[in-house]
Amino acid sequence: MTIWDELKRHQEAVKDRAILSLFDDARATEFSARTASDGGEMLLDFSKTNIDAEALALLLSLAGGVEARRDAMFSGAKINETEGRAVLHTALRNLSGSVSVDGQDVMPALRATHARMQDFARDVRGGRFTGQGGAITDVVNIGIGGSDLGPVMATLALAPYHDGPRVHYVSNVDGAHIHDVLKGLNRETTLVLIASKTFTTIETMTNAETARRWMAEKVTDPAAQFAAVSTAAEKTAAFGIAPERVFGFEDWVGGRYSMWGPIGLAVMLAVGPEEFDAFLAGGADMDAHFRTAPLAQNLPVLLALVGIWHAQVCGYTTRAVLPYDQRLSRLPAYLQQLEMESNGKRVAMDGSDLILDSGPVVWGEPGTNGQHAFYQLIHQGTRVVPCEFLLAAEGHEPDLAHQHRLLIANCLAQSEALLRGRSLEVAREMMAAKGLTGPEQDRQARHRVFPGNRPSTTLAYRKLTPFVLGQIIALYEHRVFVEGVILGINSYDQWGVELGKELALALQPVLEGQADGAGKDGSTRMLVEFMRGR
Ligand SMILES: O=P(O)(O)OC[C@H]1O[C@H](O)[C@H](O)[C@@H](O)[C@@H]1O
Repeated sequence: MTIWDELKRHQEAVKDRAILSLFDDARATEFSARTASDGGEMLLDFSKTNIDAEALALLLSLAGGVEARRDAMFSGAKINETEGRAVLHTALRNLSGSVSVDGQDVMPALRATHARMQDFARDVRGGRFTGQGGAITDVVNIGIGGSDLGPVMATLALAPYHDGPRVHYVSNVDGAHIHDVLKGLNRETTLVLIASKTFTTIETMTNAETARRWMAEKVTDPAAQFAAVSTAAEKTAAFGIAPERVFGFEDWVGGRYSMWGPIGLAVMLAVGPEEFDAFLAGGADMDAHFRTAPLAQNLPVLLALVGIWHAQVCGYTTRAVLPYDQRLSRLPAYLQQLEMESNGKRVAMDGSDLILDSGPVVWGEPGTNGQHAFYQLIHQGTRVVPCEFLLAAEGHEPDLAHQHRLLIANCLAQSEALLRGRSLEVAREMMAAKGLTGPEQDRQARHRVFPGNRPSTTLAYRKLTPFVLGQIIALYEHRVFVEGVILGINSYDQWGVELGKELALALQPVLEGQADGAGKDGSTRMLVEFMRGR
């Protein structure tokens, strides 16, 4: 019997057991783990799941290969086998470290680029780098996917630390996006960052051209107010961006893992180099924890095992990320790329079909907002949705501490409600207290039953500082890595995004009437005709 078979057998045996019945005096401590760093203690509580000692032991035995693979990743080995690349985003946040790729020390170049970013950020923030009309008031970051979601998420998350120019983001090829962002900005005091690992992404290149035309309407030397972040120096030069404003990185940084380096420039411009370094330090702190903590107390490993238990063992197809932290409102979108682009694969590293389900669908919204929208389904729908709550002990608004307590109460109440539920008996008593009797009492009571026994985890931290944000993001990155290793897949390629891009290119001439859609299916032909107003 494989470990997977054993897990499945165990899950079958315990699936109707009440999670609540597992709680003795020790469970909360035994089924949780903490990091003990100076910058910020974190607590991962997974006791409100159906994982018991036997399940945890089996899950931990799945993680047997993780340590060797982890060490290979940190050492610069080419673990992204389908692209023949190392996976070294961790080097971007450990600038005092040392690591080589193909026998070459990669750190001097990383440190030099980091120092150039800092100088540039200080010059922009200090008014030494100006636009044609004076000090830079606004920065527009043009990028998509990994060149957008991380910086957007972090910019929102770190709002209390903003003391630089306003930072805006344009990603969608829909002209409405760039139109609405540029509207009202002063061309003469705006800096445009073109962020693209490849510098070929059609959305970004199209928006970059639009921004250049917009800038040229008022600014005599538009290229002087552009900077670029990319691995493709020759392409940034061809676009006309001077090399001193190009911040390069290597292809061993995956797009969705790239916000720690130059792709984070917009964040650095907003919060300053010191706070950005605190963010890096938080990431490095989680790296150190991941590398040294025993598997049974290792937050990324445990979070991954809980994920595997719910998705691959219990068969729950989605996972909700519910930050009770308004400033993490874009964390679910960021994690959708991080988790689904990394682990949404159907074959194993060797090309054989995956024997298990791939990673789950990830979705979510901040609490308490979601409570008034989709929590109905989470509590009473027929499908089980494992929930991942994130919660800070403190906010940044001391005068609104009472609101923060209300936020905490709501978050804890939701995981408690999911755990406990409400029985038919209690619901009947409630209806009886309202004066209902007989079949009507029963009918009304049934609508008010909560099955409970619905799993959740809570990641608790003291306060959403730059350091803690770094810890959280690195925690999720490593969680994705561990799940990928256990599933046997390559978490670092994304071939699944290619086909749509190819077909979009082929459809453009059809939409413009320069090619016919003869080879297309009937549905696509009909939609093309509709779009062309026929
Ligand atoms: O940074 P870029 O090269 O412009 O790529 C932007 C994004 O587009 C691609 O299609 C990939 O799906 C993403 O992983 C990537 O982050």
